[in-house]
Amino acid sequence: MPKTASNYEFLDAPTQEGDLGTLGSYRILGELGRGGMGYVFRAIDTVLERPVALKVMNKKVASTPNSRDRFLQEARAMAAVHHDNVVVIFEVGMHEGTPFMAMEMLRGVTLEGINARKETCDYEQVIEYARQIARGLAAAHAKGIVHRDIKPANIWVEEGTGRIKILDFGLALATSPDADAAGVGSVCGTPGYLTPEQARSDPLDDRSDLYSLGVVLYEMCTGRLPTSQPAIPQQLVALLTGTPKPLRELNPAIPQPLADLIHQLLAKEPVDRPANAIALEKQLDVVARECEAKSETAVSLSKLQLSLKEVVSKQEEAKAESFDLSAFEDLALPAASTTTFPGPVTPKPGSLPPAGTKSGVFPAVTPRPGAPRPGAPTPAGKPSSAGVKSKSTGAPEVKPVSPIVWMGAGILGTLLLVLGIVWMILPGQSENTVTVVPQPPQPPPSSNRSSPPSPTPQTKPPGGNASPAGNRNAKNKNNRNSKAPANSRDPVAEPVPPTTSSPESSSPESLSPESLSPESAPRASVAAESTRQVMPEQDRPPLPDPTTTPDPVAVDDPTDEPAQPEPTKVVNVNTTAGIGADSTVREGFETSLATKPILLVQQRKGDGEDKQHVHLRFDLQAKGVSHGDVQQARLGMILSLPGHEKLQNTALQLYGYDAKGADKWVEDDERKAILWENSISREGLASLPLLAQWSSEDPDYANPNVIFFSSPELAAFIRKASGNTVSFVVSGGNPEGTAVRFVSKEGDATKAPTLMLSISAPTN
Ligand SMILES: Nc1ncnc2c1ncn2[C@@H]1O[C@H](COP(=O)(O)OP(=O)(O)OP(=O)(O)O)[C@@H](O)[C@H]1O
Repeated sequence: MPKTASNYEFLDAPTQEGDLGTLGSYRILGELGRGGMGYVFRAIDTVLERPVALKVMNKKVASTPNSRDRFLQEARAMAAVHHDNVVVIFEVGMHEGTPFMAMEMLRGVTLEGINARKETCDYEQVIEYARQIARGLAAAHAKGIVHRDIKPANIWVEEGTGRIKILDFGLALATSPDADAAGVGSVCGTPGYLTPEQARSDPLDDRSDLYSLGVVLYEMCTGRLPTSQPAIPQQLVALLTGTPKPLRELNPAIPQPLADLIHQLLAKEPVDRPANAIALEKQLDVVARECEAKSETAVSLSKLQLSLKEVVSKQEEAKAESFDLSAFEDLALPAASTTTFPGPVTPKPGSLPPAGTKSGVFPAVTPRPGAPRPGAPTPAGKPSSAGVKSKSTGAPEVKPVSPIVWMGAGILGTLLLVLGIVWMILPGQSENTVTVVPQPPQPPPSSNRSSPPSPTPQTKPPGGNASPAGNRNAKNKNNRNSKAPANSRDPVAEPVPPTTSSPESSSPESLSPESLSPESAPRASVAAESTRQVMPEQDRPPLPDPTTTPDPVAVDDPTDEPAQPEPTKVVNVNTTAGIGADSTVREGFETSLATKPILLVQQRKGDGEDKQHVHLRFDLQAKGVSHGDVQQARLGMILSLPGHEKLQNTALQLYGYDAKGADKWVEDDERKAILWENSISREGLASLPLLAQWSSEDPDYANPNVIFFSSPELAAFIRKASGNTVSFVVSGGNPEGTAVRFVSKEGDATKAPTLMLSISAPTN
């Protein structure tokens, strides 16, 4: 019902059409809101002809002379406070028995409004707001006014300037019917922001406001109140008996010095809090400097690590063999199993990889007999990470090493060790860092996953024809004129001809572009796109030219009713520019989320709650793929493994994210990025469809460096996706809380992570 003057009996009839009424010399244009004390109106001061916010006491508060007087007294005291961070009071008065207060009309949003958006602020923002609030409090405290009701609804963030304005100083007292001059009386206020003094019925003083400010800051940092009981009595008990959860447990991105200060504000005894608002402001300055210094140190360390890594890799390159990144270069996404791409048209139920575990539930871990272990000898005489071997012979070569080289290596090693220790002990350290972990050569998986790798894998010369597959690939290579150099950043995918669908999908040959076999479906160089034919083994003609000859469609089971072969192509779609979007759940809070060279998926140790997960977006339109045609899909990511062991006890989940906002990643530094506003992370993943699961205990996890998600649900999700892009969220981790890291296929922490979606669709 539209508000009219009759809804507000204290208003006089309007003088202009559309107004709600008048109150003295104020034209009342509309209601801004109402609180415990009364109404707040948008009004015009007709004398000074300026817009104002007019706060009018409600009947209850205005009914007793006591409360009227208190209101006027407090409001007048507040009007005497002139400070940038305190709302300006223009006039305090009484109109026909109704107390009112005219104040500056604010534009913007209260902190309550910001909290309601579930946006946790970054720590710099928290410090900045805290400083301004401390200044406003200091100005009021200097006039002997205690706010008594500091809470997000009373803290305004001005539009445009971001300036803080504190509202309602001292007015809480006016609403307390039996408050005395010292502010002791029945407890009033909002339960979550009450103080221990109120619980003890002690008088409130300046430091009570500091406690409430601590609550406000804690909530900004974590999205939670330090103590939260539904009703005032329970809250009062909790205030006296409970201890807030350490802030950094809820948000590790908040630097320790800031967390410490907020906990100090929340001390039960006023004497343990900062002495006053001015002292608090000074402490905030110190905290800001400490945090800045820490992040500068972190950046410098990161840069130093990068340069050291460059030095290390150059040295290693010079040694020619000891750090074989080409293992990544050749790492086509091998099929996890033949069931990952079960059939061309009707994926079989159950083709979802048997993850076996859900997040946080893990089967007993049994080390795989054939799994490569750190330091284990690798095939073809390839050394483990630190080894050196002769390029020409493949045999370990013993060379006399000069003492200077040894000294240099020693110094470098010590430096790295020290840096590593410093790095680890820095609290609040962002995960967006470079880990100097040289990736040892990729041991080719054996054809039998449970048997040790063959000591003599086949090595084929480029275009070599050591096997029929090699022949076919050689032919394709020639036809397609692959431009992929061994170490290029973004090589063109090697087209892969059809070949036998055999269980030997992870044979050494299958890892090399020259020998990629499509038996296990969409196999292609990870950082490239390609279109190729997939067909069943029995239909495979000898060495077809996929560029000119459409092949029959692959079938899942040769014993099935022979389906009418339908030409099928596999398209590999990389995330734009090879960059996935990293979105943090509780850590980081960067605005641009797509620029991280390492993507992390992590759960918190203990409760298994999501700590960090990753957003990926693939632009199907750019690849000319029509969603509706997608038959099968598989998503591959390259893992970074400290020490090169296989992941254990790890379960990951793939969720689909189909929202209009998912298309709205903005250009950032010529790369596409998800901005925080568009991130589903803010809402949690419960609303998203679970498409696929992956488990390190799955027997299909043959290659330690690659994970695949594939399921009929994934393909179905892409088919139904509404936008031009499809977006996914990868979450999960392990009970130990160790981060699962995704990197570029080169294992190069300076390059974008390699993420590829292989989809099959009918050829046109
Ligand atoms: N100076 C102002 N300019 C613009 N809007 C204002 C101003 N002061 C208050 N408001 C808005 O008016 C509404 C009511 O404010 P009021 O202070 O009465 O209630 P509250 O603070 O939410 O509750 P309570 O007074 O019970 O603590 C709020 O939405 C507030 O944002």
